[in-house]
Amino acid sequence: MDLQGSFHVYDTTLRDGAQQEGLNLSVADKLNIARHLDGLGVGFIEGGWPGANPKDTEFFRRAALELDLKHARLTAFGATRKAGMAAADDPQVAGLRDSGAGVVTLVAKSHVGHVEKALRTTVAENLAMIRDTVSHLRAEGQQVFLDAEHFFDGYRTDRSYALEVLRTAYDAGAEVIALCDTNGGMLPGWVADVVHDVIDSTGVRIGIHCHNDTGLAVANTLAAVDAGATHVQGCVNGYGERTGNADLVNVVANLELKLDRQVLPAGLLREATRIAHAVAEVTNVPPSARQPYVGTSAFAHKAGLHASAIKVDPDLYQHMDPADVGNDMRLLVSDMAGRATIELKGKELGFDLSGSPELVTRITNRVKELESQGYTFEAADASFELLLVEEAEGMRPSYFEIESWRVITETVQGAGAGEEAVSEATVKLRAGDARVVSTGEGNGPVNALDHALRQAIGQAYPAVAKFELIDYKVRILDQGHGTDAITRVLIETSDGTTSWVTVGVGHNVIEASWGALIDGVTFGLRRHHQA
Ligand SMILES: CC(=O)SCCNC(=O)CCNC(=O)[C@H](O)C(C)(C)COP(=O)(O)OP(=O)(O)OC[C@H]1O[C@@H](n2cnc3c(N)ncnc32)[C@H](O)[C@@H]1OP(=O)(O)O
Ligand SMILES: CC(=O)C(=O)O
Repeated sequence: MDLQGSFHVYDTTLRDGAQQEGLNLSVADKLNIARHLDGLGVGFIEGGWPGANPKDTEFFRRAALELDLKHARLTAFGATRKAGMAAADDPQVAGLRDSGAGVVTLVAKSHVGHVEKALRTTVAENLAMIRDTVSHLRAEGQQVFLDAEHFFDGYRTDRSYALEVLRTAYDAGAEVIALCDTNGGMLPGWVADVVHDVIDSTGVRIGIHCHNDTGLAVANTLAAVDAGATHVQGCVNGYGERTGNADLVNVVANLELKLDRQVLPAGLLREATRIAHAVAEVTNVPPSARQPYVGTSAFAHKAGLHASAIKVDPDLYQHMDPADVGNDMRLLVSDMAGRATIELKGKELGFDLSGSPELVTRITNRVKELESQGYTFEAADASFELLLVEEAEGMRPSYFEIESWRVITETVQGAGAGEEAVSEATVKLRAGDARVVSTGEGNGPVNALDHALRQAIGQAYPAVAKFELIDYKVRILDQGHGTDAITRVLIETSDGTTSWVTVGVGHNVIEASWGALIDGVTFGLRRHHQA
């Protein structure tokens, strides 16, 4: 497949994506993300603006040495030359020329108001800046694309000038002109009308670059493609300035799965969920669960009626097979569950409940009862599995018997100035044949309890040494009751290979945490003993 041919998937995560508030990428992060993008099979990776800052310059230097791209071409982004000077003499243009990138995307003004107010030059000089810079880079052997900034607003203000900008760039050797909805205010119908007119009037190859300020960046991008654009720009996870750019994964998924246009190498769309999440790990921006196609909730079903139909045929409640984008269908257990939900969830966890309608009813009723007390099972599969086993086997999996526990927190004089809070927990229990009393310290009461508990059972069950509490979430329920409120705690425990989430509820945060801790350790031991 010719990814640099008749249709371009152009990623700008490393440039426009990095313009997102709170997103800050190191050179190593950028190299890492570039590898992921290449794994998705995009045709172009816009790496940044060489010369604009030392990091982007260094990125292009290291990319030339370290990146072995299988699918994508690395692209440098920058501006047309400054007014009143030759392109060859402009140090900013030199940065693009010397970047080592085979493709340069130039941002150019196509709105008279921006030419006059932001560039503070004449419309004629802006055309000369575009012509000179494109010609210069072409003469140096680089392929050139042009981002026509504020194109749609410029088209409304002065259509004839906006089109002249495109013709000038194209005649000078730019291969694609991407029409930019820089301020993100467009609607799909408007985009389609403009793209049709631009193609009819100029015959230039059109690309599209949409921002999401109307919440329609993906729709606007698809409207442009429908009208004849053959180059789509966007960012993984919809990162970007303000409300972001078009989510490139959503764009390509819609093109391939809904419009039957293959734009990535065969099979690579199935990597989309993994790659979107891997990129989110690098950016350290938590991915949205509700992200279309790749979000963890994108194919998650909570309502009992949905599950009862899914039991017959999953397609009744999903618009596509989640596997096509590498995602999974999930059943969520909650007070909205019906018996079908429990049966399907059981199957997902490896329990065949199909021949046990009474058991299913008992589990469903327990879930509803516990949820009314504040428990939530949709995020705590491990606690649900323990409940299921307890109902199925008549007793809760148990590896130890708690006699008592307590925890205190005291403030002590720190080594330096000031006081330090230290917690100490004592747990008394029976594990195997032994009665154990164990004391643990921690920087907080839950940490101390976790240490004391795992120490107490460590002799009988050495596997717990590997368990580690990796996430802890507290929510106060029924806030109106102030200090009487119910507290819910979700704990994620890892054994270094996998992790599982458990829930605890109590009148105070320690009691709730203890319940979640006990479930976490019990679930881990059960899994260990089954392995
Ligand atoms: C729509 C977009 O998102 S485009 C991408 C924008 N990305 C960024 O701005 C991130 C990287 N930018 C930077 O690091 C800096 O802004 C730099 C290095 C590019 C320029 O920094 P400075 O030289 O300090 O200029 P500053 O940022 O204050 O102003 C931008 C200059 O570029 C000029 N300019 C803006 N667009 C263009 C253009 N398309 N072609 C040529 N010049 C342009 C402006 O008129 C202004 O010129 P002036 O310095 O003569 O007033
Ligand atoms: C070029 C670009 O990022 C924009 O116009 O939005």
